Amino acid sequence: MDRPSFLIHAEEAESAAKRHGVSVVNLLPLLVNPAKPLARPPISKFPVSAVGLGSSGRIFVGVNVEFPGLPLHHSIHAEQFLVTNLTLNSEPNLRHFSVSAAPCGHCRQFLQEIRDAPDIKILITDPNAFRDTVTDKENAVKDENDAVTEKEEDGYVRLESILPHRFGPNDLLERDVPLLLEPHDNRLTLLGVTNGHVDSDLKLTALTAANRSYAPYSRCPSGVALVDCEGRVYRGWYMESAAYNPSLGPVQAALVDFVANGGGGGFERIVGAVLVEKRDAVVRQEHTARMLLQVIAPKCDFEVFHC
Ligand SMILES: O=c1ccn([C@H]2C[C@H](O)[C@@H](CO)O2)c(=O)[nH]1
Ligand SMILES: [Zn+2]
Repeated sequence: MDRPSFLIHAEEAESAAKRHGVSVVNLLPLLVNPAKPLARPPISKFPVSAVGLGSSGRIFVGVNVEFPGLPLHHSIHAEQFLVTNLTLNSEPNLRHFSVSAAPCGHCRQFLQEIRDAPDIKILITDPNAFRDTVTDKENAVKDENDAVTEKEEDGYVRLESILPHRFGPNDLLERDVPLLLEPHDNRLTLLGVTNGHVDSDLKLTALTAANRSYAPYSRCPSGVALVDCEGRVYRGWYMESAAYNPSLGPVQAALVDFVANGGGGGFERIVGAVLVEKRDAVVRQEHTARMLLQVIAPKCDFEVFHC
């Protein structure tokens, strides 16, 4: 199978599935290995790819991205990339995805922000993911767990079976709050802009991104717009997790757009960045964003505007 792109349209997905004599759901694991070369893991040399099916019938790819020079916690996991790719493309839901390695605890937690998360079906292609490595005594326990993680439909397991007793949005939010993949309009306007006219495209892109930010826990939405040396613009917005730490910052989200749509170049091609966030917000991105960009794109001109 050819290396997939980061987004496969529904008709294309249907015809690829037909060509392989499988359903679109069963096509996902076939795309996992071919997608691995899209990953950027210069530190671990451990590429991870995740391939998900949106409710529109489009297929989305996520890969891990690591940043030499920065602490490891700034890395983007393949599953987070996948979810970001869905939000950037306004995909309303994710029901199935396949991934090359067992999703880590942070990713299992991050996925809780999606409506009906416990029912998301996951197929881990690594044959060792469920391998028996325990002693006989522990096996008794393992057998019990196996009953829980019993594979359904063609090797898929429910997210709930690999993250039981979840802590999630329901613990902190009212039930009617729109969740991560659902539409958001934060109704932010830039301070100092009186006639509604924003004087730069990059600023307007960052503001529009901030308006789509998912920040129900801190109520501090933010958005980032990036421009590369060819003038191509990328954007992303802050996405929070009920457990706080698995949240994904707006620079990382915009870097997902850059990796997915930037033609494969390095981050040093980014020459300009705008962050829009609330003034005096309790959660602020400015310092982290500046530091991140300074390390990965030293030529990048960085500006902050408040709303
Ligand atoms: O759930 C996971 C676990 C790890 N990784 C990535 C992060 C890092 O780049 C590399 C090694 O941990 O694998 C993922 O993408 N998803
Ligand atoms: Zn992870």
